[in-house]
Amino acid sequence: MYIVFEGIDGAGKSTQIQLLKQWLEDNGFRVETLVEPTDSEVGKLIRKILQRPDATTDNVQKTLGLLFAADRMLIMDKLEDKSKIIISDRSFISSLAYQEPVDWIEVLNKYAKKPDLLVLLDLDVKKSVARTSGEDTFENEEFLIGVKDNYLKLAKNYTSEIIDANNGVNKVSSDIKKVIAPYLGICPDCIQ
Ligand SMILES: Nc1ncnc2c1ncn2[C@@H]1O[C@H](COP(=O)(O)OP(=O)(O)OP(=O)(O)O)[C@@H](O)[C@H]1O
Ligand SMILES: Cc1cn([C@H]2C[C@H](O)[C@@H](COP(=O)(O)O)O2)c(=O)[nH]c1=O
Repeated sequence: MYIVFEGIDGAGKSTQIQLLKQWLEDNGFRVETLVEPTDSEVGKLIRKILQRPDATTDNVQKTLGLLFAADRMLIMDKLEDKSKIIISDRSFISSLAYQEPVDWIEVLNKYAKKPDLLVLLDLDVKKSVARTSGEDTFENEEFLIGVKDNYLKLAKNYTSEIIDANNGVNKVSSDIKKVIAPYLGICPDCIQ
């Protein structure tokens, strides 16, 4: 099963993925976690470009769209492993939410794997900005308002669960376990 966590910067994806991984392993599942952008050469280049002051401008966004799609192709084989639950911190859905134009981003990601389940951590933009360093140019209120809105629209196109990420870490974690349990045949009463 391929589960993708999405959400604006600082939504709590990496925190929640670690907690979910531990819980699934405690329940006997084999789990592998992935992160996009990856630590490949392409991913490292992306991380540099994300810090450019002009990162949100049209042509830099198009460049990022190309690089994110290329970086993603490098991990496609890993997503085919059916012996484990694969949990990914971001996917091509991030490109649809952050980059433009959408029709072109869709073409670039034609061969990207669709998730079996999308978990969208929905966080208020002001909280996102407070939680992040501001090092990346995307981490600003005006830009993230649009991204948050895009995510809520995109979630309708996939098997998805939207989680209120404004709550404390433990509440968000138990909300995630509750929605994921039925997909994995875990009995709801076994959730702590
Ligand atoms: N529910 C929460 N309440 C308060 N703070 C939180 C919560 N979840 C995570 N945080 C804190 O917010 C920051 C960002 O969390 P985290 O790295 O898990 O988010 P992320 O979505 O993976 O971020 P990014 O998209 O920037 O990689 C961290 O300092 C983390 O400790
Ligand atoms: C995969 C992907 C990511 N992004 C953006 C989203 C974030 O601002 C950064 C990634 O860093 P983080 O550690 O997850 O905060 O890149 C994007 O714009 N498009 C994508 O496809």
